[in-house]
Amino acid sequence: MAALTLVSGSVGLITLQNPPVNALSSAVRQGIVDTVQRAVSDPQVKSVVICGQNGVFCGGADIKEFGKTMLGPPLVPMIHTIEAADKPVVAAIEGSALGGGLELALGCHYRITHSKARLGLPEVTLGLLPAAGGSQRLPRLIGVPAALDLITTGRHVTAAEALKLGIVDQVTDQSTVEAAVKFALSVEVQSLTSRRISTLPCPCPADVDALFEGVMQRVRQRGRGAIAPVACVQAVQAAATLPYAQGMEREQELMATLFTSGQARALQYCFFSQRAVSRWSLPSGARWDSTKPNPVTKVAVIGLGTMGRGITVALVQAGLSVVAVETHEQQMMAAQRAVSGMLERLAQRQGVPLALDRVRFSTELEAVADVQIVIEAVFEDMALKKQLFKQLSSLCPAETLLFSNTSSLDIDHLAAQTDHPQQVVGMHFFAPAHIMKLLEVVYGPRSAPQAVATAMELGKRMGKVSVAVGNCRGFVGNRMLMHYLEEALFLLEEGSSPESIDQALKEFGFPMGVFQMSDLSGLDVGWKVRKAQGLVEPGQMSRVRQGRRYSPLGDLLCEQGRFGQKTGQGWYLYDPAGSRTPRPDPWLQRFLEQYRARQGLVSRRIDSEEVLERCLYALINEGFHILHEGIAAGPEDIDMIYVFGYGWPRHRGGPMFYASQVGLARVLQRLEHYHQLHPDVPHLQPSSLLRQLVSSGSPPIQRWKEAIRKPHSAL
Ligand SMILES: CCCCCCCCCCCCC/C=C/C(=O)SCCNC(=O)CCNC(=O)[C@H](O)C(C)(C)COP(=O)(O)OP(=O)(O)OC[C@H]1O[C@@H](n2cnc3c(N)ncnc32)[C@H](O)[C@@H]1OP(=O)(O)O
Repeated sequence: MAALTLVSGSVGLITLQNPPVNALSSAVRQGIVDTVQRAVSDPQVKSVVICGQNGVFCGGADIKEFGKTMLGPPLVPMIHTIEAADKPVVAAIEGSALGGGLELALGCHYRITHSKARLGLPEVTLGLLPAAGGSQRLPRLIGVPAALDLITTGRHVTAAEALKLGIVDQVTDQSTVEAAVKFALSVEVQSLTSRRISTLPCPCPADVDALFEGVMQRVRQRGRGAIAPVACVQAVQAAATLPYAQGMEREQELMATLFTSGQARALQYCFFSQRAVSRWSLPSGARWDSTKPNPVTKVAVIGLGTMGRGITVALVQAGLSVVAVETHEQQMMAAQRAVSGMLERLAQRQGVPLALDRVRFSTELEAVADVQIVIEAVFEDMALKKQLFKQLSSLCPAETLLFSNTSSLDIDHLAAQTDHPQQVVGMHFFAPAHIMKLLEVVYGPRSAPQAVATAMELGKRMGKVSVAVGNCRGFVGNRMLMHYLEEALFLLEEGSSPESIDQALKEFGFPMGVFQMSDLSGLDVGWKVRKAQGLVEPGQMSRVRQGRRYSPLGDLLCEQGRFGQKTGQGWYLYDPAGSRTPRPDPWLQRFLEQYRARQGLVSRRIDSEEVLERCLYALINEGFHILHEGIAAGPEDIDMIYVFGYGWPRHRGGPMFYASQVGLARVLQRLEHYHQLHPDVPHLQPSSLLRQLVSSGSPPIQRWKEAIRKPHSAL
């Protein structure tokens, strides 16, 4: 797992060998310990270079080992031995030096880096801190402010930035190993005293206490309850105030609290789940590794409202040629200005050339005739979309893929309008489409595997986390969200307020509560959907519709023209209209009181535990239904949809992971309790999959799939 060879007569070249990223597994650590010892004791070796196989230095500690008993030599003494060596040790960094990989490099006396390499200490994103001496060495090397930034955000830096910060000694465009060997030969006789970072004083700015106070405040605010960023600040504080040995003790102490925490488990689950969702499979057995996507160079977007504009920008940024179609002349002109503006700002921010020539705007539908993919993003109206798909079917060649950016409509109905229903797939983007990372790729019963593969690949090129899901009303994300929203309304009827419900959800870790989110999206959006479902009875207050409990509160607000932020009034007040700061609205409080009085509802005090249980368990319960029906292939798919599309706090792993951490038996028991109290609310009735999992002993989430019957897609 690490090989030692003698090169250029006196340089011991140690190569880490653990593809794909040379993670520091126990075998690699053992390999490093053995090879370093051999190199140090070999009189022929005058200097050492450490590099990684296959163009990657090291992706850090092996995350797969974290949940298990740690075997093999520990990292900290291994890195100390390297630093204490009396022969110069040079790290030759290509590809990535991340986490334990960078900490290993910081234990070396010199660092030579390829210009395309990226470096960082991303442990915080896994719920940890750089506990192989990184939190103590980095501040000594580059100073407290820069180290705090890198360690608390986990961001990767380019080789150029690493050189500027002083993390590396040299950047090369040529062979990194050759440059490192040459460098090692040139320093063989030089003193190492000033090269051992742990022996250096930690450079601190004069106002260091104020700096820590400010950063701590920021990470607490940004972290929304995450504990690792706080521990990272404390570890760097130890580097700034304590001698190295004591600082290391503090680093280890802080790591011990994080290492076994639920948050670390959740974040590491997210790391692997994010990668796992790209390995999609369909009920037919078609899979990601046996289906080739179509080559794509040119895509059309039809409908240039907010979504269409964002999709156009994301496609251009992915390097594709885009035909952007809007049949209304004036809207087309407005869209052209907006898209150009967005592209200009992005080019400026990213320091890349403007790519306006890659978009062609048109008011003619015929302009899409020569593209490989059409993405429809017109108004969410089934009749309109059906008509468009019929037109597209006759306009486009048979091999053109037709994707719909619907957020809830039946993909199969759209496919049925075309001569080639196998070419039709849903591509559900989230607003703003050029920023939000999530993409639901919705396959209908007739979608061809190749069409799904092409949509997934296109999503990847656009930098999205793409999740393949089956066809049903609302797909995965919005179908689950519906019950979360409904429970929040029921809680309002029973005595709660938008502020207290939102506060409970924010304390849980959401960036905003359900009512603030609804105001931001526009209350009229859900109103239209409910109207289409025949649920809205204008002016009516009845609380039972279509045989189940219903809250007309949202409809009543819309009837008054209160659509949320854009109208200045919704569940909150926004002053002036369009402002983003919600203020409690005394009118709403009176309105709720009158509503309860007219309905004969007696208001009661509702605590945050009930708010969380009812809103979150209702959503989770629907997740179990979705798994049972095979609409999502596994719990990771649902969790990534929620983490990347709905603001679910990443350190809680996603709704299904959260349920597994709370305990499935507890979730079941609370759902039973609430369903008994509210028998007219079907979504509180526990799913049979949840019952089945509990009766089979609540297996860990990785084993739920065994309990789920063969997947299928159905509306
Ligand atoms: C009881 C109390 C005890 C307390 C004390 C305990 C102390 C013990 C701990 C010791 C101290 C630890 C300090 C160090 C910690 C760390 O180093 S944590 C890891 C930090 N590193 C990272 O976060 C990097 C993660 N990886 C990446 O960002 C990317 O993978 C990459 C390196 C940039 C490469 O990207 P790309 O080329 O796009 O490939 P991917 O698809 O992402 O990855 C390819 C496959 O490799 C797997 N993988 C990647 N990194 C790791 C890793 N570090 N460990 C294990 N596996 C890794 C990844 O999952 C992919 O696998 P497949 O999906 O199966 O293909």
